[in-house]
Amino acid sequence: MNSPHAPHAAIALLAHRIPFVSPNPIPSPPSQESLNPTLPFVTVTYAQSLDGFIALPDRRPLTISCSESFAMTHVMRTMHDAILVGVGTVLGDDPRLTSREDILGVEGVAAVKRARGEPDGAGLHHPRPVVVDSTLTKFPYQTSRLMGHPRGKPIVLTTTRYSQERRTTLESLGVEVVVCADSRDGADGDTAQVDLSDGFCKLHAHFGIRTIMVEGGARIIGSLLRRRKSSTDKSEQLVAPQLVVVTVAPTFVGNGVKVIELTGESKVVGGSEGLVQLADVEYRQFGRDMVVVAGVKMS
Ligand SMILES: NC(=O)C1=CN([C@@H]2O[C@H](COP(=O)(O)OP(=O)(O)OC[C@H]3O[C@@H](n4cnc5c(N)ncnc54)[C@H](OP(=O)(O)O)[C@@H]3O)[C@@H](O)[C@H]2O)C=CC1
Ligand SMILES: Nc1nc(O)c(N)c(N[C@@H]2O[C@H](COP(=O)(O)O)[C@@H](O)[C@H]2O)n1
Repeated sequence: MNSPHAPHAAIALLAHRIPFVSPNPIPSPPSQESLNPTLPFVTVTYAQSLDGFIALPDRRPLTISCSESFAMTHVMRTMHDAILVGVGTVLGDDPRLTSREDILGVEGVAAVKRARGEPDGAGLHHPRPVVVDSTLTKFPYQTSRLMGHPRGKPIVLTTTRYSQERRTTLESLGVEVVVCADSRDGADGDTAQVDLSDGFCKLHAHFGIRTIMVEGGARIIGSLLRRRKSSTDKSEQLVAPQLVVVTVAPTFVGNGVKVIELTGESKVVGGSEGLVQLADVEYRQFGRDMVVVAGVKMS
């Protein structure tokens, strides 16, 4: 598959699996009266080597995707209202989290705008950046490229453990701070971390965000691929992403960071118990990479 065709192939693969791609009204926050805990549509995505690594040892970033699968990732960015990463990824990668015309190419940009029902002259859609930081003390606001994001300053999801001093600083710079419920389900065991399902509900309720692309890193993705019950929804429904998109590159890395690193008893038991199960799986080749697209069984 040639690079100029990759955006078209990605649109064909993904547009029918992600809601609200077309038509695309500017989302407005729901009214205060309807602040029920509505979960947005959540896509989890990452790229891994054939032996399952997403980064190098010491969490150093690694380029895994080829140009065609990178184009697929950037098409996905244009199809979501928000893009979310953990603070570990911000510290390690200093990502931009924009949709890039140089990666999509002229034809790809035009195809994306058509898929979104936008006129040719419209600017390319960028998802709003969202960072997860339990205390607000790690987000490197003085250096992060996210502070210059074209969709505006990032939203930071935090817990009740947040630093008030840092909140004041961040808000004075235009960063939106959202205090979420505390969770002890995360990878870090006993320390309270952000209850991601509560965070997703609040992104919907306060900012009208209907679709979220979770791009990393390892701990955030690991938290989302574990089976959890909602703390905000009395129905005890399973909280899971609705779509999982994984790029698998034909390379071996040998050592580094994996998305799911079981600890404690789970490590001994192993197997897929306790992790989400996939459904409606599709496979496509993008350049030299294979892309797996799957829904999640909700029972
Ligand atoms: N190949 C790929 O596709 C990608 C690779 N990466 C790689 O992943 C690595 C970064 O991953 P990682 O270090 O795990 O960092 P993450 O980006 O996953 O951020 C993890 C941090 O987020 C905070 N956090 C708050 N609430 C939660 C929660 N509920 N669950 C999990 N974390 C939570 C925690 O810090 P605190 O409690 O202090 O707030 C935690 O340490 C980098 O090496 C990067 O290159 C990243 C993205 C994509
Ligand atoms: N799809 C994909 N393939 C890779 O090989 C990667 N290393 C990543 N990394 C993710 O992309 C972020 C960087 O984004 P910008 O180019 O700066 O916008 C990085 O932080 C990871 O989330 N993704």
